[in-house]
Amino acid sequence: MGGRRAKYKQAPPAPLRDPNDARPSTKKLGKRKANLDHEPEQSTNSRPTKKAKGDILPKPPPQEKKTKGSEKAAETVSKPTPTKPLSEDGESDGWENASELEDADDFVSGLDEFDIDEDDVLVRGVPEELDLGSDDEEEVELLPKKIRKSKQAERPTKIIPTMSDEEDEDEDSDVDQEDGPITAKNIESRSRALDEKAAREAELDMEEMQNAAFEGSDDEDIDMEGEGEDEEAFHLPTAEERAEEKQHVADVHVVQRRMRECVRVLGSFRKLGAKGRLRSEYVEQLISDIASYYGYNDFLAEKLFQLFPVSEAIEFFEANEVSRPVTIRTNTLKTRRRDLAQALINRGVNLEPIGKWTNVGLQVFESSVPIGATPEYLSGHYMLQAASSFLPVISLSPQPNERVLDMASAPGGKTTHIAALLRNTGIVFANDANKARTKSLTANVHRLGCKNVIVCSYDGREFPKVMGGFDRVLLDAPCSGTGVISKDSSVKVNKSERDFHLLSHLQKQLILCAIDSVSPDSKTGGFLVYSTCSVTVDENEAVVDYALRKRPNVKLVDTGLGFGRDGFTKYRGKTFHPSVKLTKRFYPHVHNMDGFYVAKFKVEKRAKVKAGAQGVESADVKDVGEQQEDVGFDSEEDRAFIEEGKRRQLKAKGLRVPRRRQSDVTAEVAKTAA
Ligand SMILES: C[S@@+](CC[C@H](N)C(=O)[O-])C[C@H]1O[C@@H](n2cnc3c(N)ncnc32)[C@H](O)[C@@H]1O
Repeated sequence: MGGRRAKYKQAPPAPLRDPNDARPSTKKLGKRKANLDHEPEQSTNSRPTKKAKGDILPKPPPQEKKTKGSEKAAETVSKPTPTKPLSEDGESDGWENASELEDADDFVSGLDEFDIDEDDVLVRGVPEELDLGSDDEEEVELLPKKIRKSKQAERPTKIIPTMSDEEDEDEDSDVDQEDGPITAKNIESRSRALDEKAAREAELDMEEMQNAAFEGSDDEDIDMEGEGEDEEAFHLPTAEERAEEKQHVADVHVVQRRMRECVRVLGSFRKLGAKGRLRSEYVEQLISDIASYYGYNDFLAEKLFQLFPVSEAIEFFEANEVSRPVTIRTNTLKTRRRDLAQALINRGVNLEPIGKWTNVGLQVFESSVPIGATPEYLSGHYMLQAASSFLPVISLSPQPNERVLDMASAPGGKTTHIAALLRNTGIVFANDANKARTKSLTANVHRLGCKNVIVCSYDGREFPKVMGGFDRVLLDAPCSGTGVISKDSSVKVNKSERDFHLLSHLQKQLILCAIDSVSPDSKTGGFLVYSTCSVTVDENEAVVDYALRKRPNVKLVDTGLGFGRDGFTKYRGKTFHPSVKLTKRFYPHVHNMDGFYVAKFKVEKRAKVKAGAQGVESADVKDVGEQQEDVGFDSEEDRAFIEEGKRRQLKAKGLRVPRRRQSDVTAEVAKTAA
């Protein structure tokens, strides 16, 4: 499924991008690595794997040098050192001041009860119907003997806002001298400083590469395999030549070179475009080459390509070939991050805090023990969870004693995070339409010691009829998973136009139900967070804009995340409500985390529907002020979708599938044609 690139293990094409946009480079890693290697504090030896003395926090080593640390780590496992807190002062060491252990005794006793079951491992499970269940919690390879060291790990690796969208970090003025000792107090700021340095270097590298590329230089950094100095001038194939080429397996070197040339020409089409050839011909060729090189179907390659400027698109596709960092979320119901870090370090795990934006995340660089089967894991001290999936819960910001609905919650990464933020007070209804998936959800809820969670299994579209009046609702919607292609490359080929159409429709239905489940009278909340692990506009801005149009009693508010790219307000001829800018997009090539989208709504009281307002469409609804439609959908239109969904479910279960009704077929055909 990996496309030619994966098949032939060719070097990636040099990603070219806007020099103003500071992002980690995918190239010139050797250079950066060499530089880092010369920095004394980057030495592997400076990072003890055993308990640190006093308030010295073990220094995470550079990722390039892992072997020595691992050997030491192995030693540590066979001869464990007593786990004493890193520092007794606790509060001012740069690690979070987590609440006291509430269930300190619980988690020792319950190990047998929570054997790792398959669901826990799976958990990216093939979703029913539309592959709706894609998400990443606890879906990291569970028992890596040694965590796969990705190419990404050689980049500036921290999951941080990059310089392009990072907030001013001046408040870090307490960052101490670079050559002073590393202490628990300064470790985060020190590591951030390194990230920034690496990002600056990456930016310079990228500028160099870009300049070289656009000047047509033969700089070795942009040379691709198989290219010689005496190669022929680039010639964009004609339609006939392309058809002819399709008959054979294309030469990967030819494809690589052509992609690079197309990017170069498209960057300065007036100057570099061949006479008589259209810009669209280059675009078409490039998309076709991207599809074959990275192994996407043509439809998806084009859909994703359209999201970015040309050179950035290559970076995106390239980033999808690389694993994201392994991250864990500390379960603050049971431990504190610094204590967890210490315990795992003692077991030979090489880790560091993810970044300033989360005080519970740890990034694992390498481990000599299976990270999904440590005693700490089994006793619920942490969740294996992608960094991106912290975001919607941070944005939701549940407050103690609130009533929260997690509408599509399995396998529970976000539910258990919500429960922890509620400090086991209030109540979380963890719902998921897929009953089988609630098994792993329940297991996680137990393992993490969440006592305020009720698991249920309804179609989200049945809310708020089932129950409503929630202070906050999270809708982490079923989606296409185009943000997590590095985890599930099957997305590259198994998503069609129809899937996006159906998904978008389902998401629109779910979001209205989610809005209607929020209590506008909530004293502390009244919020909905909508998120997906997809980057397509149909599943994100289009859904949010639809909700704004259909529910005039909601407005978008700041996500509170502090980083991420703004949501699109205009996209390929569509114009969305200006407030859609408040929503946030996250990308693998920009933020070194899975592609993700987060929108936060404030739900206000509904006004009564004025006579004649029913059925007023889209922006008109806004124009009539506080009117509210009672009926969210065209039930006739929906019936066909629901019937189709039921048919697929039956088919998946191996049951007899009733014949399609002629009316459904007609509706479906009409829809597709539209
Ligand atoms: C992206 S995953 C959720 C991941 C989860 N929030 C977490 O953090 O672990 C989407 C989930 O939506 C569920 N789902 C699909 N259709 C649904 C529906 N109509 N109502 C409720 N849940 C649905 C899928 O079973 C899947 O578990």
